[in-house]
Amino acid sequence: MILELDCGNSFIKWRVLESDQAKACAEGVVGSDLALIESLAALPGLSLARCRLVSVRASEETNKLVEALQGAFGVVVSCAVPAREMAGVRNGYQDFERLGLDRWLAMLGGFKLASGACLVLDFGTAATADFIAADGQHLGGFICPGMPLMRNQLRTHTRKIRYDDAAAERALERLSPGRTTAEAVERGCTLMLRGFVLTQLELARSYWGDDFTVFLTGGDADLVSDAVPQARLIPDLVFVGLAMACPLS
Ligand SMILES: Nc1ncnc2c1ncn2[C@@H]1O[C@H](COP(=O)(O)OP(=O)(O)O)[C@@H](O)[C@H]1O
Ligand SMILES: CC(C)(COP(=O)(O)O)[C@@H](O)C(=O)NCCC(=O)O
Ligand SMILES: [K+]
Repeated sequence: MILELDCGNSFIKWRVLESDQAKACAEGVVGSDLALIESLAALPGLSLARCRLVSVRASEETNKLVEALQGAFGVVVSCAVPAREMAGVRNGYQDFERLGLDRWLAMLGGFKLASGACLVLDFGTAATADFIAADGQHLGGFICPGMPLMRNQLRTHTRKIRYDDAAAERALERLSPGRTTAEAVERGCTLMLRGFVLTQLELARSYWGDDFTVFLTGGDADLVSDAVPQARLIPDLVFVGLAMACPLS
């Protein structure tokens, strides 16, 4: 069995594959290293041959997780590393090592699935957009605060914006102007994300006409998917790229 991990700024997404390229036999989202080890230890019949991971966390933090996995399961861990070029995609950053590895892997996955120009939009702690031309050249991208950051900035920098998770969830049943604080904030931030998406689409159209594929990924992709019915919603896009960047042969 193979363990795959996507360590974002807020959550660790994990899944276990029976063998390379197969469908996941178990998966989850956890908030800490400890919760990850506990979730895995609770799986009946777990026998890990290999592990591959991508992390946008500090290297000390990532190393700690790697050691914990080795200690708990005796598994060899491969970590995705930055590259100037891979699978036909050319990293467009001035300093290729500075491009977030989750963005890079999602781009590799998107370009492979699209076999052409694509716009990759990821909605996690941050919201990101990346543009890859039909010849594989990454034109660059954009980073802005995602839903968790927008919401928390409002909570921590105002006196009177306070509401619970249940109110937040109820607020998103529709997007009409809010009549409670929870509705006003949750819907307002959702509309910011949708505005971001529409702007990226406009830019992509100015480059490529209608000849491009849009990918949506990340934990909050559902919040914007209505705004881009033509997009492909691929929650595991980073894992598609991870398998390409860390082949286990
Ligand atoms: N099953 C889930 N578990 C945790 N968070 C989720 C889940 N589904 C959606 N989310 C939302 O996804 C967002 C985090 O997205 P994610 O892609 O995991 O971020 P990151 O990669 O930055 O850690 C949060 O706003 C969270 O509320
Ligand atoms: C932009 C990000 C913070 C997104 O992280 P996430 O929201 O997925 O946790 C991450 O890709 C990152 O730390 N990138 C390095 C900076 C850059 O890509 O320019
Ligand atoms: K991410």
